[in-house]
Amino acid sequence: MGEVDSAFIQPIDHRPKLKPIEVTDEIPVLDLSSVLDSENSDQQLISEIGSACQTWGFFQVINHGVPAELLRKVEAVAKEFFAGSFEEKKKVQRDALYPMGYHDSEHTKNVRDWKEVFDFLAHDPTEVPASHEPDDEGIRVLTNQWPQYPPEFRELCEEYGREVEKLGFKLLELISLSLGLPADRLKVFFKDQTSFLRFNYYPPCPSPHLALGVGRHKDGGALSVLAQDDVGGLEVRRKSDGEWIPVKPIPDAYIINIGDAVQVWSNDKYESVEHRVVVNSTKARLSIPFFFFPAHYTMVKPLEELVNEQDPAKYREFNWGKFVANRNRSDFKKQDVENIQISHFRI
Ligand SMILES: O=C(O)CCC(=O)C(=O)O
Ligand SMILES: [Fe+2]
Repeated sequence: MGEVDSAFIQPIDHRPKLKPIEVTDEIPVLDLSSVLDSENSDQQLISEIGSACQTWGFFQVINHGVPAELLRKVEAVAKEFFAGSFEEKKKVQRDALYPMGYHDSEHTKNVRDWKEVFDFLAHDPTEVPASHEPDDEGIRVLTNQWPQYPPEFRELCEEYGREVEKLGFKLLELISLSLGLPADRLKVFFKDQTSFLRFNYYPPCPSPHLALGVGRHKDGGALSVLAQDDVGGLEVRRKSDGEWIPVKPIPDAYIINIGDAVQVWSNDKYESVEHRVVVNSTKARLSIPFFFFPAHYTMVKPLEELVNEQDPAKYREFNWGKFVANRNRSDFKKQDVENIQISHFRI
């Protein structure tokens, strides 16, 4: 068995243990059917969401309203795209001016991830801007790039984006309610959302004990809504003891996790929890996260309703777009620069 290039090799204490993937039921699985098509609030569900967010920062949902058939079609075109020639993928390769599209050398904390990705914005600006240069504040105007093949790729991606976004808004309401806030309290930050979707394609890896599909990290954004296939590999760091716990693949379920923005809005009531992806030597894996991001101009700070004398604000206000630009520059690029996290704004 060959070994991977040194760029992929994780520092010793970041390497996976590679015990046989032990399936655990510990991460809560919640059924959304009671709240899908109604304004009803289901207090039991809301309190389960609240405790999952506090204990794990992760949960899975079933009966969520995203059509399973649509997900099947999207998975099929995504796999076809990754199986295509590098020539075709190169045509939509992401670069400094076009940060959406195909990429095969993601880095997390300066180590290369064993995967290929394709990114697209849920809401593409309708007009291609005259310039893709960063503005004075380092914020780029983004736009999507679409491959010509498979021909139905773009349409399916756009339709899927709309469906998964609806689920994102529903979850945002439930999370607001679970924090004791009005259902629409967080919606205002998403009027000009900068959410994007990603196809993560993890080929079989000759050295799964040395490399990771994605190194340990926390997600930015408010929430991530992730579809995974039946291969498994996602692991979540359990808050109680730091153990890496595999997330069980459940057909057609979505994995939901809290991102940095909710951590700040909730004043640390809910935390953005570390996770990583273990790869294997026999099976390729596909996962599809929707990264639900607020508008780039959002000024993020702990919500006033959740701050009081006993529980003062733990963060000072910061500009979301600038934070994301710096976070990406520092965390996901092979560069030796300071790692910018929300802890930077901690009071
Ligand atoms: O592939 C997965 O299960 C998770 C991927 C992930 O954590 C990410 O893309 O941020
Ligand atoms: Fe992630």
